[in-house]
Amino acid sequence: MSKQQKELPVFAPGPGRGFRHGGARGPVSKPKNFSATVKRLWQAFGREKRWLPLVFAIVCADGLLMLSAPYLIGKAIDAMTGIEQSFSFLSIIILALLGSYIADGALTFLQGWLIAGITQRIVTNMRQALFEKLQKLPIAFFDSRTHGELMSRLTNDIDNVSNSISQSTTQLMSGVIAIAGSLVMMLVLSPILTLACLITVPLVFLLTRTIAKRTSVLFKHQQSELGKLNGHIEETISGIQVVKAFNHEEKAIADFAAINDRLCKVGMKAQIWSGFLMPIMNVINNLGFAVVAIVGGILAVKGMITVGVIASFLSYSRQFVRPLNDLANIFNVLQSGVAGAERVFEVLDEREETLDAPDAAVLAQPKGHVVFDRVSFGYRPDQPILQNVSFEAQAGSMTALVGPTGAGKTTIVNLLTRFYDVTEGTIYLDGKDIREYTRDSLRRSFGFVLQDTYLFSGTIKENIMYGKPDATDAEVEAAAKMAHADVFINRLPKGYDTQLTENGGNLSQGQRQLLAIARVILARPALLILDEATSSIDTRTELIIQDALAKVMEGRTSFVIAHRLGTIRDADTIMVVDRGEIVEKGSHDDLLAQKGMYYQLFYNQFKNLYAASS
Ligand SMILES: Nc1ncnc2c1ncn2[C@@H]1O[C@H](COP(=O)(O)OP(=O)(O)OP(=O)(O)O)[C@@H](O)[C@H]1O
Repeated sequence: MSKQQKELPVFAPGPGRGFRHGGARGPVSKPKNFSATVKRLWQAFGREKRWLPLVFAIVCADGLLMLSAPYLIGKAIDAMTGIEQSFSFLSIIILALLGSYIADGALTFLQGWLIAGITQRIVTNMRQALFEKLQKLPIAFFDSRTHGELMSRLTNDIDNVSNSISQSTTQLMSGVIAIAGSLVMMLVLSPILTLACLITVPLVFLLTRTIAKRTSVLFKHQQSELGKLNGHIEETISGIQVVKAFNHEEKAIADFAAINDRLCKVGMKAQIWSGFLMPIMNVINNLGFAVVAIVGGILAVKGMITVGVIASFLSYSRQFVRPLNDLANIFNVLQSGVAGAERVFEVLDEREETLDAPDAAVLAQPKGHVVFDRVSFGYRPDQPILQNVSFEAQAGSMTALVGPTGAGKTTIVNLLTRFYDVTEGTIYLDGKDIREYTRDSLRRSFGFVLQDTYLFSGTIKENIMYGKPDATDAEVEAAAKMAHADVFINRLPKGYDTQLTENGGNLSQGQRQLLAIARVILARPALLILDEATSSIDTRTELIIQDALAKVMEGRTSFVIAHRLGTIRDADTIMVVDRGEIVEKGSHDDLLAQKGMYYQLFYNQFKNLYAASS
């Protein structure tokens, strides 16, 4: 195990923390619980905390150096303009000044180097913990969230945390040191000038607060419009075929233009308001500067202070005001970082798939005898989907699930593989409750060919090997041959080494299904789940596939969800599912003889096919 992985428990969920669905969508705004999240973020610093005293020491040393510079400049001016001009003293001061600027450069670099390392290590661990967590969450978690939202937690939110740690920590430290240090130095140099300098401070505060409030509302609005724009782009691009098929291009463009226009207006307002701050602040600062210079001049004429002191003081007043201006900005960065961390922690606190029982058995060589015993289930507690479903599938048998759309066929197989757990009743596999097996070994016993085949970016070979990573080339080719995928693979210029784009975008849907079948053949699972496996393959290929599947299914318990009833005539048992219940069960001939729902479905399809072909 790597060092990083060992450090992951830092992010382990705390007791009693929960996440309400849909609670934290949209642009990052204010954190819901600032102090609790900061505390947790502090824990997430883990072993990196040991570097913080060093960073603090460097920031302090740098701050002191910067405080010494104006003092030295003042002394240098006095050395030049004083009654007793001392060139040797001047050269010592100039050398000291030079040394302090070089040391400042070195310390700033060191500080940046340390903080970059600390930040990157923290967010790398966080990202890793978040990704690992996503792998452990139940499917139900993903049902209620968009991909975009989860992606945003792994990217934007983590970025915000990273910016916040790297920018605000050192800026806050150095800002506080600069403000406190220059105030002390100003008081030491001249309390009267200090008073003159402080006149502008309330004005600066008031202005920063007012403008920051206004811009924060506008920026939030801008973020939300940007989110809508991104959503519209994502939807239009992924659904481009539907957009074109329904001639909705004009509408898509008009909708885009409307959002784009709103974004432009709010963006302009936000920029203008935030642009106000700097010039106004400069005016106020320069006014303050002028007040200090005038009062300083009067004091100098009266012989109460030297010109050097005025020069030092003016530099300190700049050092005092600058971080004051920055504080509002730092606070915003900090707030969005904490809000980002909060959203990351929310996912980390999500309830994982229930752990395997301590005495859970490993399903080593399953025979494939399946029993559903009075199983009920609902995706949501208030919406029961399956009610009292009972059936038995003998080892090695083929069970077909048919019925109208939304009847609950997929739900039945989802329960069998424990993508969801039953609400009531029990599912047995080889005589044992499936919850008594380790989840890993249970899922390894199943092979899937689903309606929507998912292929990962990688080569064709890697995709076929997904279920058996140690397969040899010969095994991969044999599986592809059995699935009749070898014909099209061999026609590709790079054959098995052809690189697939995201989700096999460069293959036809039929070809993608052939690869999925090859994948299952290679993995040789004891049980098979085929969901409309042959729906997008032409009639000729379908016959070939039927043949291949028949071979794969031989000796394996298989569950086939099919809408085209012609493909499941040979099933040992056909179950008709309607509104979450099994309403008919038997062989094809039995069910036809019953003249019930299956009979209706079968003859309706037959009639439609006949009508379509004549
Ligand atoms: N993840 C989910 N969250 C909430 N409800 C769901 C979820 N998946 C399915 N449902 C609901 O459960 C019911 C059964 O769906 P299921 O997918 O099992 O039907 P099906 O018979 O396989 O349909 P089809 O033939 O169209 O694939 C439907 O009413 C559906 O809306």
